Amino acid sequence: MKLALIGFGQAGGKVVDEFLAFDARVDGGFVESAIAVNSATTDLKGLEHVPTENRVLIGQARVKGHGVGADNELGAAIAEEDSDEIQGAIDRIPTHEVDAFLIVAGMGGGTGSGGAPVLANHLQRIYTQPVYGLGLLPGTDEGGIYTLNAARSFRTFVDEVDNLLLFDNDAWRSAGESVGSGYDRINREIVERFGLLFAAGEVQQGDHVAESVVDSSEIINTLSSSGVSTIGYASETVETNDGLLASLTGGGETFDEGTATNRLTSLVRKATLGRLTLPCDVASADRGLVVATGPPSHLNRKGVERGRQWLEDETGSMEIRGGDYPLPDRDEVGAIVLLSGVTDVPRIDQLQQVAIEAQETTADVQASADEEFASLMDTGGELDALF
Ligand SMILES: Nc1nc2c(ncn2[C@@H]2O[C@H](COP(=O)(O)OP(=O)(O)OP(=O)(O)O)[C@@H](O)[C@H]2O)c(=O)[nH]1
Repeated sequence: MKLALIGFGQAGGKVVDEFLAFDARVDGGFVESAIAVNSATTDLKGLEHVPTENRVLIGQARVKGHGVGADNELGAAIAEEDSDEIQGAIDRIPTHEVDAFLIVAGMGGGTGSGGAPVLANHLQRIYTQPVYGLGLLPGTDEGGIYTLNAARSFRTFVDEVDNLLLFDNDAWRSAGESVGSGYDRINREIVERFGLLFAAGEVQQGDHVAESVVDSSEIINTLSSSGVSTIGYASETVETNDGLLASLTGGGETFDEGTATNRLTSLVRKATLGRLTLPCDVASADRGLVVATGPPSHLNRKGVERGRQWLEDETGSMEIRGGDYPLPDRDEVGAIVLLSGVTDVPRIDQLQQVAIEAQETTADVQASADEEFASLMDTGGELDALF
């Protein structure tokens, strides 16, 4: 499906940059346009793939290109004030060719956390296409302010978008990794999952022979349950008849319908029961979509159908869709599982709980700081100020 991508804030911009690289790599054609919005000049300069004319600096009058320092109320305010600047960039997009908008933002910071919901509200008022969010939840070790920002942004963002796709940084970090290289790896994981899903809806008729390719309307219908969504992905390397391996071994794997069916069914299970972008109880999903990816000869209707049925049983939902995304040049068969409208999400409960505690502690600290300052300045009325 054709997307207008808008990266808000540093993390949002970096992920959109990575989406562009991925789209070019798989020849996906799902990115119609990409825009990056930020209040920090250096973050915009650091992007590699977003065209320079699509990089929008907001809040210059207030923060002079230095970012909002994790103040998401300020992030929301400058997004509102400078919405014309953002709209100017969106006006250059051929929006009639776009199936949906996708706003990407780190929810723990200031610019993206505050600005993304404001932009979603703005787009909903102007355009008829769905507006989706891709929110990145902070790690639990990032501290109270990031958690509080994320919880407040989540509460706002989820109401402003047609569906909020979530990625939990906390569930995906690895021990011993530096923050920089950690994010680079995590961003590739994000883009591989969401990119494959959106590229799947962009297969043109006649591109490849496929049993039942996924259509953008199937993605839109799956996401139309609103609320929160998560994605699972699993893949397995296969030998393809036209691959290098085949030429070395003199033949490659002979096509076996039964093997292909079993492989796809077990990949759907692995994708669902393995690490989701947002870990949750799968049974709480409202709708689902199963997409089989890989060389066309390894994709078969029966495998997708069995995986789809299994997911119906797991979720108890009658709205599980399924289809293929043929990728002839890959030597991997994969399954993407999109679970929409999930409601049993321990990480969100925990985030909200910690945020409430952080909010209370901040209020207590502020109250006692005010009191202590008043007592510091108290001279019993013996001393007059200058003016
Ligand atoms: N997945 C991912 N998360 C990131 C990345 N960089 C930062 N984050 C997350 O995003 C949050 C910070 O958001 P940023 O995007 O850096 O902040 P911002 O929106 O630019 O806002 P300010 O810097 O406060 O002006 C942190 O809580 C991190 O969890 C990244 O490259 N990838």
